[in-house]
Amino acid sequence: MIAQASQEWGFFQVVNHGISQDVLLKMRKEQMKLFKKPFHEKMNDKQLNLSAGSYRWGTPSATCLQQLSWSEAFHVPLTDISNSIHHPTTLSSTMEHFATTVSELAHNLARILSERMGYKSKYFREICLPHTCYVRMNRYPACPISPQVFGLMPHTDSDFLTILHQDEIGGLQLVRDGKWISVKPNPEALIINIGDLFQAWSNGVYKSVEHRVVTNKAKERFSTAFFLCPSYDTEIRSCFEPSVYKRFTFREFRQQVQEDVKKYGYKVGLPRFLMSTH
Ligand SMILES: O=C(O)CCC(=O)C(=O)O
Ligand SMILES: [Fe+2]
Repeated sequence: MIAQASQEWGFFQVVNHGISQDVLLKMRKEQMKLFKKPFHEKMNDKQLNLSAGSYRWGTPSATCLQQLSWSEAFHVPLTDISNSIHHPTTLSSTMEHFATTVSELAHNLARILSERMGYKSKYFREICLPHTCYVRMNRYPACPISPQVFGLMPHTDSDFLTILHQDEIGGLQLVRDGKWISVKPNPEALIINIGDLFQAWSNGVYKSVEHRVVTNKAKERFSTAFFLCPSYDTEIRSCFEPSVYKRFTFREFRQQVQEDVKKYGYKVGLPRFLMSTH
């Protein structure tokens, strides 16, 4: 069923995911506390021992309101979390627990999806190590000029797969048959979506679907995401021939995305790596 959903929708929601509500709620509570800190503390968070640039807000490359994402986020590589365990805080130990549990689920899902493609291997366990995966905590403040601006601009995820936990507010939308549809919020569920790398690896069978977040006029919203990513040197190639995409390393993919964002203001993504047809 999950393989079918990954082919048709690129997204699915699971309720019996095996991660306790306790872990999810504690994570949410710590995340809310973190975002409540004053701006200058979030910008230079020494307590957390995070790498520079883990706190982000808005869209640095935006040149007009339509390109601005009305949100703030902490983008935390799993290694940062385990490093901060030497000086543990409630936040770091909660994040550590969340990340290890959700990472295990991500690996299990990746294994099931790859087995469905006829692959029985430790491929994802070998290439997606803790230092290359990350957790992203998002906060979408209430937006007085909603719906003029997005909470998060339309995008596809540049990873193998993403596991997302959202609160009860709603706002996540995905493309289906050319139309935007809303994902019904269920704080007990986890949302799984296929990223660009799984689409390339599965030769286009599993779909990396465009999604966005719309703003809410009255209420703030929180979500927490786990991204299953390989090391930069990993070569992504399709698991069967003839291949739709050229081979590329994750580094090449990221560089191309950054170049396109700079040049055109948006990510072109996988179509850049299509095999030429002549
Ligand atoms: O907050 C959400 O619902 C979506 C977040 C998301 O798409 C992302 O962080 O890539
Ligand atoms: Fe996303």
